Amino acid sequence: MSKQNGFHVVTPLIESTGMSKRIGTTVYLKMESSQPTGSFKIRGIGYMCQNVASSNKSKGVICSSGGNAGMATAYAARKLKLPVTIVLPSSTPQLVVQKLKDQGATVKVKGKVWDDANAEALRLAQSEGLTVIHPFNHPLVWKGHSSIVRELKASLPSKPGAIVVSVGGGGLFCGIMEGLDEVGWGDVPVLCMETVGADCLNVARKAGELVTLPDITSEATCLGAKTACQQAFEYSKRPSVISEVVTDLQALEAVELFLDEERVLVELACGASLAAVYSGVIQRLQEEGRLPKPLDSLVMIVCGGSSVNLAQLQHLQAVIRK
Ligand SMILES: COC[C@H](NCc1c(COP(=O)(O)O)cnc(C)c1O)C(=O)O
Repeated sequence: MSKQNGFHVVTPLIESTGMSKRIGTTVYLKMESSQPTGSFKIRGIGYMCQNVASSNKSKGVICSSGGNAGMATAYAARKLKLPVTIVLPSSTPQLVVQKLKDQGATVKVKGKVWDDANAEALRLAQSEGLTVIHPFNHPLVWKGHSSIVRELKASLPSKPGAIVVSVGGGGLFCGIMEGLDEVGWGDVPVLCMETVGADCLNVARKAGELVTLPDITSEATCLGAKTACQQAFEYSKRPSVISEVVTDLQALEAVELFLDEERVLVELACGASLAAVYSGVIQRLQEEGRLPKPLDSLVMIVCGGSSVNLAQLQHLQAVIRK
């Protein structure tokens, strides 16, 4: 995808010695934490903002976000010289508010969880004539995210044995599935990782229909959509898709191990994916015969996240380990 179609960069694909040793095959880290706004979001959100800016004289864009989609929208809007409003739930760390303001965004806080912020964003879009940039539920967002797979196809020596992604509302997952179909890797197993209390896709898979969670009780608030998007639910029905859930403590331990071994600090939302290796989910799935043993290779989408710094990590360590 060329520059005019978005504002992301081609990210590093690096081998993780520590993770490879743990599961006995090469683990490749797709470092979306290296994106300009700290997460993969800029791929799909940037692509959608670019299309909105080129298709009509928008009076501005508005995005409801747990933080990272908001960061991507604010960054793209600044580049496109579009007014931008971001609506956050009160669960979003304060450090994000300042980062958004530094990008020139108008920031509003509404409600406890992302769903509350989204309702407010839709109301404001209506009343102020703003264009809604959805954080995960739009074909342009999925199309932008699918660029990850084209980069994997260009970089990997062969088709991966499996890919691991974190799921909030399911936008990243949809982008990965679209990209896999596009490059002819539709049979590659995809492991969808969520945290307990932000597991809308896993609950939907078990129920056989979309389910709205009663609340978001995970500290991984960037996975905090109460309902997965319909497209993610449809993709999740494929036999190549596996859905697993880890605890906040497992996600935290994964963040800490990743910081120690790979020297990169990521959000709990990303820790949910990293825990697939660090907490033995991959190994269990292999013992259950749900993943091949050995795997040809494993690609970990390091989704990143900019709602974390040392102080926020210490806060999470205190809250999750209390
Ligand atoms: C409530 O929040 C939804 C969205 N975060 C989503 C997100 C995900 C999951 O992506 P999704 O499945 O929502 O496309 C993974 N990893 C990170 C670091 C994320 O920030 C947001 O920022 O508005």
